[in-house]
Amino acid sequence: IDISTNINGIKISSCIMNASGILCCTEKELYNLMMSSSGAVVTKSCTIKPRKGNLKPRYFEWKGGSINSMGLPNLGIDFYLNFLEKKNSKKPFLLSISGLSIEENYLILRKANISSNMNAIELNLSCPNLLEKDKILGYDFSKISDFLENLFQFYKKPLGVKLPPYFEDFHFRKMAFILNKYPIYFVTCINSLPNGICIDINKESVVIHPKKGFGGIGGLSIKPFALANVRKFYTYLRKDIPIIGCGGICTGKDVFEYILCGASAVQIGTQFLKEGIPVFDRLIKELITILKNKNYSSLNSFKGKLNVF
Ligand SMILES: CC(C)(C)CCc1c(C(=O)O)[nH]c(=O)[nH]c1=O
Repeated sequence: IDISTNINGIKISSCIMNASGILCCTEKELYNLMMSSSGAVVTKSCTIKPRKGNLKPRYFEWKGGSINSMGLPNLGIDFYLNFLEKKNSKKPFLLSISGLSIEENYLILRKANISSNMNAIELNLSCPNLLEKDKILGYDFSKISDFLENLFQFYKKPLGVKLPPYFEDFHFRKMAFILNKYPIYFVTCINSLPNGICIDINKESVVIHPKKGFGGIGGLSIKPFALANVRKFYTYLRKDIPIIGCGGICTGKDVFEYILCGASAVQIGTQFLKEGIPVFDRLIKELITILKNKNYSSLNSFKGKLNVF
């Protein structure tokens, strides 16, 4: 049974990898991922300078998943480029970037442009678009269009985008129209659902400190929305742009569902934080069992073949 995948020429031994932001910030965390069964290593979204991030508690687990307002804690682009230069593993690395402004993204990309040892950039479009306070770039279609137009003038290396969730067909079409104009290496759907709140009824309070308790929602409860985003982009994107699914994957069955919707690979966030490194071996085993029972020999036997009726 072959569960490897090929993201535009990047061969990934197993289609299951970590999601940006989860246990992928420090040297030790990146090393552990490099030595694990994760098919690739995705780094925490980085900025030009190291950041401490928001005050704690900034992450909380609830029955339906997770809520976070981390505030982009990371060791800065130079740390990650240096780690990439000195790593001696063949495992693919996706360097996630999330500048605090469009200008900062250009600065980071210029630095990344001279590094040879990463396989691709994962450009986080949930990054804030500082001009309008608390408005994320991913929901400002004209700004994204201008940004990508300028970006691809100078950035010629593999670059994929990580998208926030969309909910209306018009937005999927609009976003796919924009992305289809550029040499996009892959699209990762989705980032956390923005601005949810979780409540502790004993304290009658929110559960995280930053942003008056508002934070991104991840985990099982967002899976239906994440699957829908994968399916929509699989329908509207150029057929040569692979999709990486992310959102609420807890079992091999969830992985199967993403591939059925058209994903070529998947990323594990909340469940990886809950379970740690062993989650990758468990999901691989469960996925292989499902493929065996269905007599599928590889992902391509069923990728995108979701039935409607
Ligand atoms: C939300 C931002 C801080 C602008 C980007 C980093 C990020 C964070 C974070 O660092 O708070 N959390 C998420 O769930 N997704 C993200 O993309």
